[in-house]
Amino acid sequence: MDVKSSQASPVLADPTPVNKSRLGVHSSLLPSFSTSLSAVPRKKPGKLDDVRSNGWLDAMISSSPPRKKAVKDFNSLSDEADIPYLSWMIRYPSALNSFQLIMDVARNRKLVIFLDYDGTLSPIVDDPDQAFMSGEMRLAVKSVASHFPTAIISGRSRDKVYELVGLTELYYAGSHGMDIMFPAKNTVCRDELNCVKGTDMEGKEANLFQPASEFLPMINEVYNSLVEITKDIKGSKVENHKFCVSVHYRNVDENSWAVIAQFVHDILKEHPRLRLTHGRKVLEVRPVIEWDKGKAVEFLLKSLGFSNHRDVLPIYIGDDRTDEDAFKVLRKAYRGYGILVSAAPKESNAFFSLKDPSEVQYFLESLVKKVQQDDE
Ligand SMILES: O=P(O)(O)OC[C@H]1O[C@H](O[C@H]2O[C@H](CO)[C@@H](O)[C@H](O)[C@H]2O)[C@H](O)[C@@H](O)[C@@H]1O
Repeated sequence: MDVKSSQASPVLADPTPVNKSRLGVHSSLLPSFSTSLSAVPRKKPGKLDDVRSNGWLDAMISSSPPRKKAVKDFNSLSDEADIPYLSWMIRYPSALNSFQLIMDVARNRKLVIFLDYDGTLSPIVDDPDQAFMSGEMRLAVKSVASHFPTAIISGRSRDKVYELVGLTELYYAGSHGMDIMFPAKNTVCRDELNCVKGTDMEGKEANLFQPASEFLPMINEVYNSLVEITKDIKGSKVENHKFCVSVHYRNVDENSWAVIAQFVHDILKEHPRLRLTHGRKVLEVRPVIEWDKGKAVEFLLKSLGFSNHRDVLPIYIGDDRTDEDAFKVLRKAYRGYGILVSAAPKESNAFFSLKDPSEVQYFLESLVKKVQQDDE
């Protein structure tokens, strides 16, 4: 169903120039790591210099802004500490305040919604196994999916994210888009080589696109090695997401971050066909194949028959660095809108911003309300 609007404004305007500079922390501000090894392991990591000089530590430190309390009144200007955030919002306007503008651009076009999971639909919490979405958020996502094609694209395994979301109305892409399931009926799989037929959670015929399937044994092996070598680092956690592995350091003493990074660095040195990406207080090991959340968005749009730029307006909502690939794809040729979920200023390829998952929920509910009003 399309969103209708009374005002015509077909131009997909770019409200902000993108500053590509990175928010880094100078290495002179880093803590000393000389005492960290006592906390750690039987197997020794390689020289810790690697991860200091290659920028990993800077990236790790800036990888997740401190969590703030949800702000109920998103128009409030009262908190002086929020001035940097408010000036950042001039470049990344609130998708709530810009809602009418987005609806004007969506006029006579089909909205297709892409959602990240952690930090977008569920708040960031210390334990990844406790990252649940609220019942209200589930209802909002379900309602959106009943009006617009909606996909979840997560770094988690597809099974895990489905278990957390629990809705059959959506398309699911796990492992940063390296594991995509979509119905076989009325769709085309654009890459026959990497597509197999399967059945979805309801037993219906589905296409399964897995461009990294040859990496499965390697990922399992690396997962086992990472579990073993990090087991004495207090607070570390390694997750197997089928086509990628997550190494969490959110709960690790900052003095041991260099050690955990160096272990991952050493593993990657032994496996040149794997690479690293940074998430929120997590190091993610994945195949070197040219595939990411941006490619997954393009793939789904094509496979589901939504590749015509003039008829379709894709919106992608996400909060971390891996979502930037999707924002870039949408920004290219003013194809659609990326919406960054962030309570702190950060550089992004997104057009708009939302402060936290509660604002995401409100935005999704507003989409549903708008389409219901138009149908009346
Ligand atoms: O692509 P996403 O759906 O956003 O998944 C990215 C990673 O999310 C999870 O980790 C993040 O959320 C955790 C729970 O709030 C938090 O504890 C952690 O620090 C975050 O990095 C997930 O556990 C990772 O495996 C995903 O890659």
